[in-house]
Amino acid sequence: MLALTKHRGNIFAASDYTVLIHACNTQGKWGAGIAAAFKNAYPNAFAAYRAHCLSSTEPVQTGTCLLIEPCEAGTAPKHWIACLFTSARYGRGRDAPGEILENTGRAVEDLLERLRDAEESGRSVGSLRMCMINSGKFGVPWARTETVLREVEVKEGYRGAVEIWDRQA
Ligand SMILES: Nc1ncnc2c1ncn2[C@@H]1O[C@H](COP(=O)(O)OP(=O)(O)OC[C@H]2O[C@H](OP(=O)(O)O)[C@H](O)[C@@H]2O)[C@@H](O)[C@H]1O
Repeated sequence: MLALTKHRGNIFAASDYTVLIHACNTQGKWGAGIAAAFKNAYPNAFAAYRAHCLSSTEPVQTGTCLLIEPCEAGTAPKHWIACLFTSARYGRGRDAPGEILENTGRAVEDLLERLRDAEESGRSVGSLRMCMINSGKFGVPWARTETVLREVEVKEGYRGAVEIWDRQA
């Protein structure tokens, strides 16, 4: 079972190689909520996300994760950005809560596998920081997402702890 710890503050004020995790649609849009803040702070990661969503004729599958290596220029922090595809669409067309929750469990498993592979290939991977995914624009009560997260199986070589960051009230 995945261990969650609670933190309050600015999720983006993190040391290099921290993994910042958020929930995304598969349409290539970081238009609102915390995604818009990611787009502003990590333009190169946004370009990678957008290309991942739009480069194939096949839509990206929900229940998967895109893990983006630190890729910003100059003095920008070297953060990993993890995109959990928990809903295909956004706004009124977003997936139903039950579907978002199922996609969340699978997307987190995918992330943990990708992080294990990254570490095994010698990459630096810091702590895992997640915002309260699905609880804003996607409209799923946080407690339901939390239950799903705690149930994720931590396999051999997987990271077993995730920090949950709530922004300062
Ligand atoms: N600036 C900020 N700094 C820090 N924390 C912030 C923040 N803004 C919001 N939060 C908090 O971050 C959590 C998640 O809330 P969000 O509504 O963001 O995300 P979500 O996971 O429900 O939904 C994902 C879709 O929202 C987007 O919008 P579009 O689809 O583009 O329209 C995406 O693209 C996805 O598709 C909640 O605890 C918010 O309080």
